[in-house]
Amino acid sequence: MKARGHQGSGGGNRARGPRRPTRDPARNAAYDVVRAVDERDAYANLLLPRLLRDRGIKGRDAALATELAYGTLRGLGTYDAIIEMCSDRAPDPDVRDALRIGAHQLLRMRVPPHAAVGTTVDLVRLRIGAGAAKFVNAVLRKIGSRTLDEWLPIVAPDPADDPVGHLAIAYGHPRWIVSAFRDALGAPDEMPDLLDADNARPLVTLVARPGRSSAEELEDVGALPGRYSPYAAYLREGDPGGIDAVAETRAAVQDEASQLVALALTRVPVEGDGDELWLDMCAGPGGKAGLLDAIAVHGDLAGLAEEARAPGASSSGEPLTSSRGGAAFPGGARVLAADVQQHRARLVWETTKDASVITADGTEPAWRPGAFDRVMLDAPCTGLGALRRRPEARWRRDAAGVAELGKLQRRLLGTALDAVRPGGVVAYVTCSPHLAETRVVVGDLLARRDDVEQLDARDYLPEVEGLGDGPHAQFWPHRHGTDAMFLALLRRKPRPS
Ligand SMILES: C[S@@+](CC[C@H](N)C(=O)[O-])C[C@H]1O[C@@H](n2cnc3c(N)ncnc32)[C@H](O)[C@@H]1O
Repeated sequence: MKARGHQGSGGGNRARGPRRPTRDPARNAAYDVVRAVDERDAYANLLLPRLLRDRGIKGRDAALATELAYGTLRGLGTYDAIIEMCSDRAPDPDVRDALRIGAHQLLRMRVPPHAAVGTTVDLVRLRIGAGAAKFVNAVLRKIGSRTLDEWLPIVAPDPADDPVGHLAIAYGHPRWIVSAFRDALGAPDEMPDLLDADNARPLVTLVARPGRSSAEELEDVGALPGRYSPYAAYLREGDPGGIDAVAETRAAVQDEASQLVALALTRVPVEGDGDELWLDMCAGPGGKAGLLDAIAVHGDLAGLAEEARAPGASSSGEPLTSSRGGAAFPGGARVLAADVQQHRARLVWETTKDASVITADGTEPAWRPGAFDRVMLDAPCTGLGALRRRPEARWRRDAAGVAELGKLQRRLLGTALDAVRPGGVVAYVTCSPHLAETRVVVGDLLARRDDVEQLDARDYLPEVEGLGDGPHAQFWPHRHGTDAMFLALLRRKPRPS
């Protein structure tokens, strides 16, 4: 803390002296988080909960601190453009972070303007100094003189001339990301909904691993049923770690699209003999491996139950390849899970029960070619599909990273296809909709190899609409309430008999 600011020195009539600035725990916590993200690349979603716990900030104050910190970080691009317009000089970084928090309250929260300005000025007076407080007061008053809708035509390009530039400022996303989303979505009219969904905090989604827990067990402790996955449940509030099934790794936190891409892989009928050994090649920290491990051993229990109930189900309970796409896996397989990073492989080991876990580089396989019946390749990627989970992430990525990752993704997809036997199937998954990480990687591979065919992934997810024109499946936050996860299903062509 650089200065205490003026507090009215003793002796005078306090009622007539300058008002004593008040220390507001929620706003101070939000400011500390925004500063730490800006100054030392901290992760807001790790720092904030720790800070709230250490300072005993709970209830409404905790909710306010969270909205202030996360909302400010998401909207940085918009707020910086408006702050620049209202300042006669570039503010120091500590002052700029306070201005960003003030701007968020003025432009996107229902905080009355006098409170948004007053509390931010108090914070700056206490944490930085009286001079900075005066500057912040003047800038925030200018910002508060217009609504966000009134500011946008002033600070953002005209949507008719530059639709991407306009969306970038209006919805607080870097321009290159807006451009990548627009190319992948192919429906410009939906862009505002997509970017809005990307700015909203996602619900905590749980997975009940079959044979170990059930969606009903999670609903019994207050979770809501999932929309698509029979193993999903949404947590309305509270700490997932406080749920027994989660603490015992019978259930876990997992986005619903992550569950569905794993489920889709298990539904594809493999051709030829045997379906006993599956590989999760980039498994850390183990979300998909945890579900695959449970289905491999116990079967897709919800799918099997549905098939048994389906009209025309055979009296023997034989699985049907019915309208639900593929057949529910009956169980009796094993998973090998690998990750190149030892600490991430350890996390996989901690969250799975029956899988074998190794530290291994997927580009230099530690397994013999054709050893597996099914392979999950959840490739390292930019993570552009999960921006809503990490509020600052969008400002830390850059387009240059996409090309580097593309080389690794191509190599891994090649070795994933070598690892699966003829007739077996590979799921290529990214938590990014960026075309260079998704369709282009798959297209390049198909152009290089004539022993591979692409299946229509949507056929194995018939319960989900709006996955695109195929043959891959692309989830979207605004359509499905999930991360923007991509799935391509590739089969090694069976050897001619
Ligand atoms: C998108 S994450 C996987 C997430 C995981 N499947 C889940 O559902 O929890 C990608 C993983 O790939 C791992 N990875 C990166 N390069 C790899 C390589 N050459 N071989 C194996 N794993 C690799 C990373 O360490 C990271 O854990």
